[in-house]
Amino acid sequence: MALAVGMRVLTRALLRPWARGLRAAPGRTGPAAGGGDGVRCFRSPRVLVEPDPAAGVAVVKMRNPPVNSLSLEFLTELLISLEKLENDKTFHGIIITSDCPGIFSAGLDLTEMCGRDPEHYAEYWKAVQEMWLRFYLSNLVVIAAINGISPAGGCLLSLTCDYRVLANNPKYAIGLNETLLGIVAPFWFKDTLVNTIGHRSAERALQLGLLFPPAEALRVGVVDQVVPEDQVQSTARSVMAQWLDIPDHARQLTKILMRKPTADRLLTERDADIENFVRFICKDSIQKSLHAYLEKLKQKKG
Ligand SMILES: CC/C=C\C/C=C\CCC/C=C/CC(=O)SCCNC(=O)CCNC(=O)[C@H](O)C(C)(C)COP(=O)(O)OP(=O)(O)OC[C@H]1O[C@@H](n2cnc3c(N)ncnc32)[C@H](O)[C@@H]1OP(=O)(O)O
Repeated sequence: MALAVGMRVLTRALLRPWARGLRAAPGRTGPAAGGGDGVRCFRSPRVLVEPDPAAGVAVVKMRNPPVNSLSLEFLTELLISLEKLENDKTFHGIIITSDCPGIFSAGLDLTEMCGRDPEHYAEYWKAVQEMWLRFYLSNLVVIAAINGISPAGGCLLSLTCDYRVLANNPKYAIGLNETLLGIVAPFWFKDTLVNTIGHRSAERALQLGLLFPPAEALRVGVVDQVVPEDQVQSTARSVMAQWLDIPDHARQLTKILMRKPTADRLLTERDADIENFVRFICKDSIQKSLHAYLEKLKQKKG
């Protein structure tokens, strides 16, 4: 228990000033109707939290259209929602899913990594680290109901969860495809994938930038279950019930036991990781290929 409390104190201490500022800002987030049972539902512009107090579960819906790209503001809102749910003893589990049809998350927001200054890159990267740390180490059961395509940072967010349910739609794919963009998945992205699918499969997937369609994602283990699209949410709910049957303290401590060594690696190298990112992303060659990639995305429309 002391370990679990220690981890919570540690991760809380890591909450960034940008998050504190936003938390204090009136009107950005706030209590909304949660029923007459005293449970509060928190909304923010890009995150919709639907609480089910009787089940001890909240559904967190990402709604940052068009593609749920993980911008600085969106990451901040996600983290604040997570913290609020963790601090509310009513909740033991969350299901993270998308409110954008066909897209779980397009990953990190490319516009946060293009044409900005080094200070911005550092701030953004710290927020990405924070998202990974907080979700990866959350004391809640976290289940991803993946109802759309989920490349790169979208896949990373799913990999922080305890269980992944993917909709069986041939248009959907999931994976860390960074090499296809000419960028390198950082060591903690890599570690998370290795912890999920093993070294050999991760090495192949990372070098080739593989985006796995549902059947392959299940075979390799990037996801735990593939179900018809209309059963993603209900499956996530029944899996959640099974996880919540386990005594919470034993499950939480086991989660920390499994994940702490991986998280510690980033925690001890956090500043160096930010410096590496800023150095890397500021390179002319990287900026050029990110710009070209964004242009290609825009031109795709015609
Ligand atoms: C030694 C090394 C040391 C350190 C290295 C450090 C760091 C490097 C690692 C950085 C890690 C990055 C991980 C990432 O997550 S990068 C992002 C990867 N994401 C993608 O490749 C997905 C790109 N998007 C798509 O493929 C499609 O958009 C998608 C299939 C998701 C949806 O297709 P759809 O046809 O429905 O929509 P689009 O018309 O393509 O897009 C709509 C608008 O959204 C914009 N868009 C899309 N994706 C992003 C994004 N990730 N960020 C920002 N904006 C995005 C797209 O441009 C369209 O914009 P408009 O034209 O409407 O303006």
